[in-house]
Amino acid sequence: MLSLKDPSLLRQAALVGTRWIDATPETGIAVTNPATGSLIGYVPNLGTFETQDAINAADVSQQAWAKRTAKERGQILRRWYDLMMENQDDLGRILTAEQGKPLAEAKGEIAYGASFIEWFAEEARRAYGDVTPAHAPDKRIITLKQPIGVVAAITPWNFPNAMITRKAGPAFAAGCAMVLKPASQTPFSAIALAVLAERAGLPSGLFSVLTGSAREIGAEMTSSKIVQKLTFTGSTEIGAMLYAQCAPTIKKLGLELGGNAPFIVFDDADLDAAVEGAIIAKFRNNGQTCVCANRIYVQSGVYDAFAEKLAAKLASLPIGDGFDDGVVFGPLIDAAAVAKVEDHIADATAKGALVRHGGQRHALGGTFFEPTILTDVTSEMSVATEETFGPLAPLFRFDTETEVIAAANDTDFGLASYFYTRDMARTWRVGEALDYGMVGINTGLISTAEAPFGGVKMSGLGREGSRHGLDDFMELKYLCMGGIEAPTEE
Ligand SMILES: NC(=O)C1=CN([C@@H]2O[C@H](COP(=O)(O)OP(=O)(O)OC[C@H]3O[C@@H](n4cnc5c(N)ncnc54)[C@H](OP(=O)(O)O)[C@@H]3O)[C@@H](O)[C@H]2O)C=CC1
Ligand SMILES: O=C(O)CCCC(=O)O
Repeated sequence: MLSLKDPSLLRQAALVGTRWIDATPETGIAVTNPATGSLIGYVPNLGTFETQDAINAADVSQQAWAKRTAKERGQILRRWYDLMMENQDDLGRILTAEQGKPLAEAKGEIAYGASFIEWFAEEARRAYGDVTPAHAPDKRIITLKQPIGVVAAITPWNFPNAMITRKAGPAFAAGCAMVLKPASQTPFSAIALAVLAERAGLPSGLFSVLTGSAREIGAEMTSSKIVQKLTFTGSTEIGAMLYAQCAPTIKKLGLELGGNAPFIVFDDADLDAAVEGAIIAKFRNNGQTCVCANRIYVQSGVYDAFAEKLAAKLASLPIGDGFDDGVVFGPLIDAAAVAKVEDHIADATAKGALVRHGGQRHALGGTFFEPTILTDVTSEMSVATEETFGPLAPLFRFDTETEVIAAANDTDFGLASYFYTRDMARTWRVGEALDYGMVGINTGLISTAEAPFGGVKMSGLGREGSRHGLDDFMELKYLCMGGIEAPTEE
């Protein structure tokens, strides 16, 4: 059993509107630890009826919530943030147990996740409208921002906390309600958030966490006329399917989907900084992040030196159970994730790539995999076009800026991109030329609550975080005020 300071945070139950439904081993879904395969607990296997209940409760609760002042909503969110930080150790332990990332990284995710609640607690009071110079002397044009209403959210396993708070923070700040379906592999982090939300004073019914059949819950969320917006983070394939399912009811959509991030190292880069950046951009969460570098382009003059430094750095980073001290690489989420990494390595080496570091399942067994570097990688290999979502760094060689920009943009995706250079003019040129929603320049870590996170092309719709993130949960309403004539002379 997972040891926690506050064991009530590991609740084997789902929150459906105003009631908790407990799981039983007979009918529930088992949740296991990817490092050991051991059972953590059960969550209920819910479907259509519970989703309808949750949506109906959200509808009722949202109307009262929207009437509260932004300050009151912000104060409750602030309490939620405080509780997350007070319980950071326990939340981190739950996250490591179900997701596998090292405990230090998991606790970092809790702080990162909480920062969205803190940010939007503050932003709630800044949902300003405006007054526009009117088109006629007797008219006034006023624009208000109002909450969109009931929001449905579907989230992935790779960031079991932060991908929820990045949606829930702006939703609740704006005055919306949220019905959430977390990933089946990592539901306990979501449930712990709901326990703390209740303690923080979030009104009953405003936040539901539904565990169970993704297909049934998703179908009800997307077809409901009460739900006004769907916000989803996950694979492009499921995102596209949900997009289509939302068409008949014309919902707003927020989609954070796959990426195929280029990471470009120019000859003039600070090579040690580029290696540090690549470790973060490529190997954060063991490569299982949609903003992870997927293609590393290194200019010819520094190619060999970069490969050597990267390999030396990787060799120093311990692999193991996320609960062990000092571990940097935990297990991958499941066997399918390992198979995808192996497929990409096999495809690349069959076409001429060389394994410079790693390349094998780790001696620990299970889903542990050695962080891997491939050299002599070319655009004909699968790693050039498909997201690996694992600890595989393929190094492509390039000669000119024009060539590398064309290669970097030659993808259906457009989420994150990165480059390293010390040339100021190139910084602007390349930053503007990369066809991506986000560009990291001389940094491998771009994510923060203050900045707009999101992609272009098949990487999705909308932005999360930043002041723009609140707008995604609000509708603009235009009031046209007529009859404002000058007083008639008496
Ligand atoms: N952009 C990103 O951040 C992420 C990208 N991915 C990419 O996707 C690949 C597959 O990962 P995977 O976890 O399967 O991602 P999915 O897109 O399948 O899962 C993400 C979420 O969608 C839910 N879901 C799955 N099928 C449906 C459905 N028919 N209707 C409604 N909801 C659904 C999942 O539920 P359930 O868990 O119950 O199946 C989960 O909550 C990864 O290897 C990676 O390449 C994955 C995760 C995050
Ligand atoms: O893979 C994802 O969708 C999570 C992105 C993590 C981050 O915010 O950097």
